[in-house]
Amino acid sequence: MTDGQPAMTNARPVFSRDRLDAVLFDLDGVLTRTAEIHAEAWKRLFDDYLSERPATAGEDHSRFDDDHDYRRYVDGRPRLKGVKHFLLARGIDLPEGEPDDPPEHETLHGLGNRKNALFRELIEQRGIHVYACAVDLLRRLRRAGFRTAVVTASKNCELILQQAGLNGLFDEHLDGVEAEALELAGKPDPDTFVEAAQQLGCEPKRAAVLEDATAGVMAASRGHFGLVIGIDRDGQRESLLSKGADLVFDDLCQIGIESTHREMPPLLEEMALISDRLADKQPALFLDYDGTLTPIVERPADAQLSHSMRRALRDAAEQMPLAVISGRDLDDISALVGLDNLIYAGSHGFDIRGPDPRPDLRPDLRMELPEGIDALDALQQAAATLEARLADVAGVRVERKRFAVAIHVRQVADRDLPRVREAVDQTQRSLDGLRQTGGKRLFELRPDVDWDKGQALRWLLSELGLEGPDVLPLYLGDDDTDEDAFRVLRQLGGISILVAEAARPSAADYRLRAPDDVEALLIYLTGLERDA
Ligand SMILES: O=P(O)(O)OC[C@H]1O[C@H](O[C@H]2O[C@H](CO)[C@@H](O)[C@H](O)[C@H]2O)[C@H](O)[C@@H](O)[C@@H]1O
Repeated sequence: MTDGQPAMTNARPVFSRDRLDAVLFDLDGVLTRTAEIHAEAWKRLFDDYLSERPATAGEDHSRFDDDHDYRRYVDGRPRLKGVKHFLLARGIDLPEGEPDDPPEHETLHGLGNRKNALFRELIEQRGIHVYACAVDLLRRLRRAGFRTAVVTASKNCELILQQAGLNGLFDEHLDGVEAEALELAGKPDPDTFVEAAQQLGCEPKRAAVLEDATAGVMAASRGHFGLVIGIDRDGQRESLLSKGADLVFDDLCQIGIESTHREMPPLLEEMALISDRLADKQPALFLDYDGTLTPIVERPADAQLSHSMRRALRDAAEQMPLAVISGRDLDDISALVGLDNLIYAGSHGFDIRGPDPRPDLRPDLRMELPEGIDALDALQQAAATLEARLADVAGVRVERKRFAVAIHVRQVADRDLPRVREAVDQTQRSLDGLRQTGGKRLFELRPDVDWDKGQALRWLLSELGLEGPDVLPLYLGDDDTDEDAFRVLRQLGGISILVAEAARPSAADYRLRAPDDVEALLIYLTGLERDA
C-alpha cells in the first residue's frame, strides 16, 4: 500500500554523485509507516504488563507514553535494549532470560517476544503502508547510480520489505537478525551503519544516512557519515538537529538529486578513448535487447531485429565473446535474434544458454537458476491470477516468461493504471517467493531472489573465464534493469553504455542515442578486432 502519490515540486538538490556513492535508509518511519505500529505494540505490552504487576515500592507503574517513552527508550533501538531501558526507568530490573523464552515469561526476552507477537498481529490486521515519496526517492537514487541499503534494528525487516514489495530496491539489508549474528552494537552506536557501508564497498564519508529516530541520527553522526538526514514525521526537528542531523526534511519528496552527474559523452565521438582502453585487451560484449538492439515499439512481438543489426551481431560474435542479456523469455529472445554463435540470457539472467567459446572445455553453456525453479509454481499462479483479474482492462498484456511475468501497460488508458497496479501488488503479496520490479511501461513479478542482470553478468564472466586483466567487458542497455549490470561493470572496471535519446542519471559511463549507434559500435569493435 502506498501513502499518497509523490509530488516532486521544489525538491532541493541534496544528493550528488560527486560527493556520495551510497544512501542508507532506516526502515520504520522512513520507508514504511510502521513506526506507529511499533509504538502501539510497545504501549500494549508495557501497559498490560505494568497493570498486572503487583505494586512494589520504588517502582513506577504509570502507563507507557507513546510519544515521550517511545522516543526516549525504544525508538530505533534493538528490541531487548528497549525492554530493558524502559523497565529500568520504571525501577524494574528483570532477568534477561533466553532468546526463545515464550511471551508469557517474565524476562526481557519473554517481554520482547510478546511485543513482537503484538507487532506482527497488528501488521497482519492492517497491512504495511509505504511512504510513496521514500520509494520514489529510492528509485531515483538507484537510477542515478547510487548504491542503497536498508539498516534497521528490526528483526521483522525481511517480512516488512517483502510485504511492502520493496526488497528489490536495495543492494544490502542489515537488520536486527544480522546485527545480532555479527555481534554489532545497535543504534545509537554507529556499528550497524558502518558495517552496511562496508558491505556496499563504500566509506562512511561517501555515504548518506536517512533516519527518523534520534538514536539513528546519533549513530550516523558518530559513524562520521558524509551526510546525515533527519526525517521529521512528527515535530522532532530540533532534537534531530541537536543529535547530529545535517539537514532535516518533513518528507522525502523534498529531497532532490543534484544534476552535477557528468554528462555522458556521445560514444561515437569517444571511439579513440575506447580503443585506448582496448589496447592489449579482448572485448567481451554484453547487450540488452529491447531499446538497445531494437527501438521500443507498441507491441513486444513487433520488436524485430533489423537485418543489418543481425549481421553486425553475427560478425561481432565471430570475433569476441558476446551475450544478449534480456528481460524476455529465453526462447523468445533467441528466436528474435536468431543466431547460434552467441549466448542468450533470458528472464533477466535466470535462464542462460549458448555455445561455450571454449569448446575444448564443454560444448555448451546451460544454467537455470535453481532458486528460480523453486518459484515456478508461484509464477504460474501469478500469471493465471493476473490474466483473470485483468481480462477486462483494455490494452493490458500479460507476458509469461519462464522466470517472470510481465504486465504490459503501454496500451492501457491512464485511468485504468491504478487498477492494474493494485492487482499486481495484491497478487505479489498473496504469493510467497515473488518480488515486484518494473521496466518500460510494464510491471513485473520475478522470483524473490538476489539475482538480476548484474549477477548474471558476473556469472557469465566467471563461467566463460573472462575475469582476467586481459579482458575488457562492455555492457549496453537502455532500461532500469540494466543499471544493475552498469553498477557491476563500474566495480570491475569495464565499460558501461546507456542507450537513451536524452541524458539521464545512470551508473553507465557513456551514452549512445539509439540502436543505430549500437550497430555502429558493433561494427567498429569488430573492425578493431580484425585489425589487431
Ligand atoms: O531486457 P530487455 O531485453 O530490454 O527486455 C525488457 C522488456 O522488453 C520487452 O518489453 C519492452 O519492449 C517492448 C517492445 O519494444 C515494449 O512494448 C514494452 O513496453 C517494453 O517494456 C519485453 O516484452 C519484456 O518481456 C522485457 O522484460
